[in-house]
Amino acid sequence: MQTIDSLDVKGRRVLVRADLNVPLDGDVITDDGRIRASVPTIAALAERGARVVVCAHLGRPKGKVAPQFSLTPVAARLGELLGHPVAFASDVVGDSARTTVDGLADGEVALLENLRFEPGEESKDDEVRGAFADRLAALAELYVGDGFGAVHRKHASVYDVPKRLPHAAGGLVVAEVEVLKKLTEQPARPYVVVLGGAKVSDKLGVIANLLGKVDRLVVGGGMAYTFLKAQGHEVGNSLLQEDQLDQVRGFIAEADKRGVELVLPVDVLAATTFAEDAPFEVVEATAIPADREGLDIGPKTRELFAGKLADAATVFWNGPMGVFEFDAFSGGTRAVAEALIASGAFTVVGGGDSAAAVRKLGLPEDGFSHISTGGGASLEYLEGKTLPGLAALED
Ligand SMILES: Nc1ncnc2c1ncn2[C@@H]1O[C@H](COP(=O)(O)OP(=O)(O)OP(=O)(O)O)[C@@H](O)[C@H]1O
Ligand SMILES: O=C(O)[C@H](O)COP(=O)(O)O
Repeated sequence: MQTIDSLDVKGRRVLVRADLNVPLDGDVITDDGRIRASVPTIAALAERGARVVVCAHLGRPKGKVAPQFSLTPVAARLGELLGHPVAFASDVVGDSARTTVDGLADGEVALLENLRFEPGEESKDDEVRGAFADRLAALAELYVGDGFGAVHRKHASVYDVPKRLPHAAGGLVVAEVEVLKKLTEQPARPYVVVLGGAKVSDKLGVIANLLGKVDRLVVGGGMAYTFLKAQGHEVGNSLLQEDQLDQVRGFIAEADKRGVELVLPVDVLAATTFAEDAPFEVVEATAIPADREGLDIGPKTRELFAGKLADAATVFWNGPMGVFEFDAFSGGTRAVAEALIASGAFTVVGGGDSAAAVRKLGLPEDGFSHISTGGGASLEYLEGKTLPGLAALED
């Protein structure tokens, strides 16, 4: 991959695809880690006299304009972190985008509105995606791919635009790939992967490949209930991917066949509703009452998981163990994070919310070998898959 050093950017419009998908509470950014991680590349281009046009997605508005997914608060925060105001276009490739980009002087930065307001961005139809990519590419003369958290998506801004413009990888993408590569090339063993979080359907898909690479797979968070159900247990109202139960039964059998130790929760905090102050009780993972949902791993599970991390030499962790945004259900995530720190292993934490959890819980970021901005992206990288956004940058 070419780096931004190879581009002559002075006086030229450079489209930077960043991952600015940050957690929001209303219009308040609750963790700005991904914005901070994107600043060095944007600042370096601006300092070299580029007219920087940043594009990014926020949430999953599915091709429609939805004000709660506007990047407006992100533009303000990006400006604060850069120390210069960021011009904000109220659309992606329309009049506002063109006027905003035309108004940029050398060294100035603009941010376009949420890419996913446009149906072309995520379309599975190559022509529809391509037509949108043409319009996006027309805004700039050069392209820099720096949204590591989205490189696993075959989306217009990630995959198609670099085919239309001279391109390079941004510093964040280069740094992320360098660390994750170490995990794919002879990781020190035991190699343990810990999975949690809520993007169950996306992330179940990575398990088949990971089973051929890891020694132990620890599953908590919203991921665990599909496993428990697949084993025949009732999970009440817990997060469940009903249509993937057969697939998960296959993983359980495959793990057994390959001698990969699969570790699941033995107890959970079962709450009456999904709320900060919901009444809850600790129940066996095999006996979750029908009217309750598991919002965190229980005390016995925290101890069990910590034990499974103590002898690890390499750990990759993606996905919180519970709804850490609610204090009452953050203990499991804290326990796993602390066990990683205590392990002395080469530890990589991946994912927007996983990294946000580490910071929210006040844990030292330097307690981990690397905190990746990508969750799904880093998991797919570890599977050994060709990621569309990286392949496009290599071409
Ligand atoms: N038991 C649970 N029930 C419901 N939600 C859960 C549960 N455990 C964790 N979560 C939620 O999972 C979310 C994070 O999951 P997610 O898969 O998005 O992880 P991530 O680190 O952000 O990865 P990515 O970067 O791929 O988005 C958090 O918002 C958390 O509240
Ligand atoms: O949060 C993430 O993992 C990235 O920003 C990608 O988001 P997505 O899973 O909605 O494509």
